[in-house]
Amino acid sequence: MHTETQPIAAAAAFALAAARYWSAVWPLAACEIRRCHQLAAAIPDPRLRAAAQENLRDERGNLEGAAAYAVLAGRGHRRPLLEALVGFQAIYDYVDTLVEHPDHAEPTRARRLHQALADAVSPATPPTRDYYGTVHAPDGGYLTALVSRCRSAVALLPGHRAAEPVAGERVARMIAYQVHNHTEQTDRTALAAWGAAIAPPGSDLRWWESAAAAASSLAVFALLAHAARKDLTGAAASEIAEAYVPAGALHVLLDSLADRTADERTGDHSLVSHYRDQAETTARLTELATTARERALQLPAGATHATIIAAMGCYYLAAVDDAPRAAPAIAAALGPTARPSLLILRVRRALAHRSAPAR
Ligand SMILES: CC(C)=CCC/C(C)=C/CC/C(C)=C/CC/C(C)=C/CC/C(C)=C/CC/C(C)=C/CC/C(C)=C/COP(=O)(O)OP(=O)(O)O
Repeated sequence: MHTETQPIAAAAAFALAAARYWSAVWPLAACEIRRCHQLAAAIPDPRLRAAAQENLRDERGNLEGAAAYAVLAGRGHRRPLLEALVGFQAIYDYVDTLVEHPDHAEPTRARRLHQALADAVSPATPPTRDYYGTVHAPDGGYLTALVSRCRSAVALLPGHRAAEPVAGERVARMIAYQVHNHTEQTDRTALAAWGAAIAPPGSDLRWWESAAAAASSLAVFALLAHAARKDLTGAAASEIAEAYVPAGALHVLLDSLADRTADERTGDHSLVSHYRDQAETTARLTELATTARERALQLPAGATHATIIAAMGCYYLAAVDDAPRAAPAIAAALGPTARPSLLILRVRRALAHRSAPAR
């Protein structure tokens, strides 16, 4: 895998991804995010409306990050893919916010809300729609509208039938993680047992690392991106999902690292707090970055997957307060495209901070 041509392939993949992202994907993502804002503005309940609007504003970086996977698609399927990616992440961020409210922090309610994610990626199955467990949805149909738009977009992807079972299985893990994480406030025994049970056989993942992988949306994005190609098979979809385990673990552990100070203040569960100290955290995240990159490079369009994973890592490293200690080793392990990505994402963050503090 580490051939002489790799730096050239990496540079070419980065140049193509960056050009495509800023010229063709980012403008479409901005349109799609505006559409989500329009839907949120129509929520009748003022508290839910404010929560949805604030969530779209605060987590805009997540939506723009999800959109990065649209660089993998040709022009013909880019728009539906982008609608599916942004829609899916918007649903995830919204239900993640709702479930942090004590009203929803109960397993049946949390699971019911997160069912929106399962419906969003399975257009061949009738949707549940009963996300709040009430006759009339208190959000005036906001969540249902996001789900319907995502389903319609997924249905337009030629390989969606091959992707669906595997995507459904990954979404089931995301839901299980969210239910454990948000409804078991102090005792993490069940989450630890579950995390250990889902670690891929033969992997050296600790329970909180496999739990982090389960929580990540990256595998679903990668599956949707490959569903934009006609030749996707069920076996290839499974390989993509498995290859994304280290990248997913890195993703949600970096999210946890970026949130560490806030989590210490609020007493929220912090996945990185399970490491012994800062040195072990940096060492493990560096190992995960190395494996994530190696596994990504083995996939079809591997150099582009590796480029997106490096950008994802840098998206968080640009937001970590003690980045000078953790960033160099992790960024180096993410490969040669990490340096320019980190620069771009630091500039993006500084510009975002000039208008409003955002991740
Ligand atoms: C395309 C490309 C690579 C071009 C090169 C040029 C360049 C660098 C462009 C920048 C493009 C860009 C923005 C890339 C970012 C890539 C990327 C994939 C970022 C990931 C963003 C993302 C999807 C984040 C989602 C985070 C997440 C999993 C949220 C769901 C909720 C959850 C599980 C949160 C964590 O748990 P919790 O304990 O609830 O914590 P919170 O308090 O945070 O909720």
